[in-house]
Amino acid sequence: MNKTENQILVIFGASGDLTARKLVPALFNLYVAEQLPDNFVVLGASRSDMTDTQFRNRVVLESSYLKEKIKDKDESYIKDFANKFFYEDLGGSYDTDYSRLRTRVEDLKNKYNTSGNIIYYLSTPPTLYETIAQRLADAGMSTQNNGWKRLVVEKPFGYSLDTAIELNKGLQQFFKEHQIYRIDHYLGKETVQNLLVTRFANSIFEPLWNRNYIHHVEITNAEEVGVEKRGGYYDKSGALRDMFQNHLLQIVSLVVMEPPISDAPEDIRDEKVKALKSLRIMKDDQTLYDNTIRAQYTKSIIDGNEVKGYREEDGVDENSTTETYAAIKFFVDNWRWKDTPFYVRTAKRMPTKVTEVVIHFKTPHHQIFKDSGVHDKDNKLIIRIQPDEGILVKFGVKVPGQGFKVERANLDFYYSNLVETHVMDAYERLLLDAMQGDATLYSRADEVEAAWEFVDPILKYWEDGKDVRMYGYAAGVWGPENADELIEGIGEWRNPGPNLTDDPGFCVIC
Ligand SMILES: NC(=O)C1=CN([C@@H]2O[C@H](COP(=O)(O)OP(=O)(O)OC[C@H]3O[C@@H](n4cnc5c(N)ncnc54)[C@H](OP(=O)(O)O)[C@@H]3O)[C@@H](O)[C@H]2O)C=CC1
Ligand SMILES: O=C1O[C@H](COP(=O)(O)O)[C@@H](O)[C@H](O)[C@H]1O
Repeated sequence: MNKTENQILVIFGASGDLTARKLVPALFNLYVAEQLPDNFVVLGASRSDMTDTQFRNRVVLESSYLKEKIKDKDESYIKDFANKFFYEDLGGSYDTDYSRLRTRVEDLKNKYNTSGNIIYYLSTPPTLYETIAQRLADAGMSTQNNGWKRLVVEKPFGYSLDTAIELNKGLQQFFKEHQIYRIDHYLGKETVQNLLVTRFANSIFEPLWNRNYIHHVEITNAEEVGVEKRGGYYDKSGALRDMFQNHLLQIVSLVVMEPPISDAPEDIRDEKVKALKSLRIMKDDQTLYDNTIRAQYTKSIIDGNEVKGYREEDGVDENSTTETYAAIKFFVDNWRWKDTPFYVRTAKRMPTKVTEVVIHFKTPHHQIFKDSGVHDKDNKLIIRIQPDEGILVKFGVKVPGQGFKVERANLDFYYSNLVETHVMDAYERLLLDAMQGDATLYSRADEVEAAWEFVDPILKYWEDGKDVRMYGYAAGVWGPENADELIEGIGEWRNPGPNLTDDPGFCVIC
């Protein structure tokens, strides 16, 4: 394993939700696992007026997100962690001269012997990313002559293909591509990475991983929650931008890609880009009409409680046409996947929180057990990304007794069975990788652009009002019934239960 070098982590937007909710708890996990460098400090930077002590209280000592994690720990142990945190008020704007920030970084470096290695983590609204990169460069803080400098950029990366290209160009004026780490927290999830291992470390799956044996691929990302407190952001984004363009297409790229020549970051990223470039772009209105479905959740009663419809949520326009459900069917134009349909859907206010990839295998080409009662396409490989990370293979076995009655049996594996192994949280893993300079699980510029190229025509089609269909679905069901039309003739959506081995069909309000 790489040694994590001494360094400073500068977080822009440190007064915000992400810092307190995700970044600091991830750093705490690394601290407990003794993975932080010997000499390491965090400098929070924002416009809010705060002292070091107030910042430490906010994100560590009084943070509700750390409460559970620190409750059994010694006070001095927690204080030692909190004392790594410092705060610099940017004085009202991110678009300002950073010489004071630079002096503060220099002082911390000298006092705590952190060396000149610095990660700048951009956790502000995306409109500020380029400004911050420019101001850092203006202050001479991006140059690598006395230690490396890395820029971690949060999602969303662009709002469309054009804005993503613009942002890439903007950042690359001030930081070199190898210094830029575009985060996608789904890549930090253990089972997402395990897709690579399942495929390329086993000789039993890869030979079948193609159009000859796979009937179709289905990917579901369902959230039980609605838009929560992020209505203002979400209403300008929608399911396609918020989840599909980034997290789900990352998963798609790992399912579709060819074997990389090694596990080196650039080898893996090269293959992912090729995979994304092979997705067939939907060009004409009829194709877009036939292959895309969007919908919004409407109010309903779940467990006796009234749940708001999307248009009633805080921050959401009462006439909003933003989708909270998106289902897309598409093809991959390459040798391996020719004519194999992919069905990908993502939504909020579904019956349960679940993300899974289902590989539906073809029926054996000659059916011997015709009256077996087992239906076509019943062989499945299910890769469960969350909540109960694991893998399930569904296959036919003989029912004891006369004749050849076949039943489906399950072969399952759960990550939680690896009791000795601590499964890192996504942000924990990704932060550690950035600290160690491993960009494998970060998106490269061309990868982000290739994903946008696929998504852009769908967004334009929807947003230009060419498709007037905006279905409704009651909060707590598996989306609009019309989504069935998308998959009709091929199979049906697998509506999974909260547990990997649950039979499909789970619904909280039916
Ligand atoms: N929260 C989450 O779960 C996730 C967030 N992200 C992304 O991470 C980034 C940060 O998210 P989050 O922490 O939730 O965001 P916040 O809205 O909490 O903003 C972060 C900080 O940015 C500053 N800020 C907010 N609005 C403005 C503005 N209009 N002009 C200048 N500064 C502003 C504020 O600090 P101050 O006023 O003190 O300068 C604020 O504390 C965003 O890009 C978001 O899309 C990505 C995935 C999940
Ligand atoms: O990036 C985002 O992801 C979350 C879902 O993340 P998960 O790890 O809980 O699956 C989603 O709620 C949010 O809208 C989106 O911005």
